Amino acid sequence: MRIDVVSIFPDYLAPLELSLIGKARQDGILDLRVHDLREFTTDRHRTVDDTPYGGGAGMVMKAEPWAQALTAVADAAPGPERRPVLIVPSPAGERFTQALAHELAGEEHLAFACGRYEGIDERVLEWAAERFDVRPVSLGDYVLNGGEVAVLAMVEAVGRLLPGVVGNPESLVEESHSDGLLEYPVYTKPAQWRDREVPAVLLSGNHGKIAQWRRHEQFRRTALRRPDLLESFDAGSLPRADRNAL
Ligand SMILES: Nc1cc(-c2ccc3ccn(Cc4ccc(CN5CCCCC5)cc4)c3c2)n[nH]1
Repeated sequence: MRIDVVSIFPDYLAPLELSLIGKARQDGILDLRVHDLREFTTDRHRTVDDTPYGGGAGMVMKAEPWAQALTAVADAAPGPERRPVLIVPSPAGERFTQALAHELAGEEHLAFACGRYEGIDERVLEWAAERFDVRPVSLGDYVLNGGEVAVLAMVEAVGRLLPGVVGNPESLVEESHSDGLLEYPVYTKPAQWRDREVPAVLLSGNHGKIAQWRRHEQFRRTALRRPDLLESFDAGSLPRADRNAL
């Protein structure tokens, strides 16, 4: 997979050189390139922003540097690929979910446009639709100062789904939100820690009971912390035993 990120703070993306994503880049699984938007300006001051039409606080990112940068990204595409997906982090975007992470993990080429200030001139997103599948995406219902933190999260969530990135693909199967429920609690040695025990069933070696206990814990936690997920949960997809646990 090829990933291009455009930002006025390219160093903000440095953490993507570390750990599993960094190793995936070294292994050639992920071809990730970060571009400084200011490299695509033409004036002496390398201007990327200006005052908003219609008034209002703050500044807006100018269209032309973005058009130059995104043209370079589209032209650098490795081959006659499908249109790249251009993810534009925004508080006004579709929610980023595990399902969207899986969808994006199936793409050949992702591009991320990190806005700052009050956002990017809207005409950029309209213009970019000629060469990209443009997707405004929100990390959550809170306001960050720019798109970089959202891109770090999304690249990690997508990158870890790529074959060969996570050591044990098994650990990708039973994870939060993969089956519509929150994950069960986990424990490790010692069995007794500061007068607190590990649930006895986990020491029983009875794998059927353990699976049942874990499933029940998923429901209990989801009902407690994220009842909204239970509204959209398809109980019909459950084996009868689990349905009875509801
Ligand atoms: N999930 C999530 C993603 C982001 C995100 C992503 C990208 C950018 C680029 C800039 N910001 C900061 C920002 C955004 C919106 C406002 C409100 N303002 C009201 C008047 C009309 C213009 C907009 C203020 C500052 C960003 C924030 N935050 N949260």
